[in-house]
Amino acid sequence: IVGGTDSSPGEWPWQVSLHMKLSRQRHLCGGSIISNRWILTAAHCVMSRKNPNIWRVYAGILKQSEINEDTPFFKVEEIIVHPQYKYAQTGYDIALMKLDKPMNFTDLQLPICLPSKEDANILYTDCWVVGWGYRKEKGRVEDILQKATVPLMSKEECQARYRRRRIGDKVICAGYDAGGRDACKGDSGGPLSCRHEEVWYLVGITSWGEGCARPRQPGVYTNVAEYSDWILEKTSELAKKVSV
Ligand SMILES: COC(=O)Nc1ccc2c(c1)CCCCCCC[C@H](NC(=O)/C=C/c1cc(Cl)ccc1-n1cnnn1)c1nc-2c(Cl)[nH]1
Repeated sequence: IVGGTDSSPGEWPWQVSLHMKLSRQRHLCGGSIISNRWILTAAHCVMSRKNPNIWRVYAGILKQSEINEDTPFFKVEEIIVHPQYKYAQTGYDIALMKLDKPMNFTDLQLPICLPSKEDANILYTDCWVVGWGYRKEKGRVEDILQKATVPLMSKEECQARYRRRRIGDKVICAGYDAGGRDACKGDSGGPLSCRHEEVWYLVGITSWGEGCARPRQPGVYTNVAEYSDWILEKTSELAKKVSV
């Protein structure tokens, strides 16, 4: 996160750190708790890494330094990537991770609400991008979870900033024309959380941008409200049992 500040314990209880363990282990992406068994993240985080056994999900942590060989983590039982995903810049940058066992909710690990399709046109005015990513384009993973408030931007304005791309309804842009506050490397997959009438909603999934916090180059987020049917279909046990 560029231009952010330290988060406090329990401020973003739905934020998780997704680690990959091969010979050694490291933070790869952010993710969000949406139920006691499911994490929502970006498809680009898991593409070419779809073997569930290499992933470790750390919930309820504020600092990366809290993570060591004794720190508890969730194993991943299943990874579901959106079937139309190709690259972050062409959209459908959304994926689900099913935990191997249900998570017990505590003050430090809780789910965030999903916006419904009807919520797609709510004007959110209190939105935050959060993560352990770089503070500048040439940086490193931060220890303390960073937070930065970013204003949502209209599709038209965002399309004008990214002429060579197709900015459609399935993404949401956020950032300042002057730049200065944005997500950056290591934040992707994490939440763009917006507070509306005292309730927090997972409005976006951190996806891509041209550089970090550059003027007139806003962050581009997967528009979660546009995928609520897909999420419900993939995560509901009922649908699986009755489908032929
Ligand atoms: C010690 O551990 C580490 O250093 N870990 C570790 C540390 C960092 C990384 C990895 C591991 C690789 C993850 C591979 C999959 C993910 C690959 C893409 C991913 N992108 C982002 O996180 C954000 C993008 C982004 C999003 C918005 Cl909304 C706006 C501007 C953005 N940026 C534009 N330019 N930079 N950011 C990324 N993540 C990293 C890089 Cl390097 N790039």
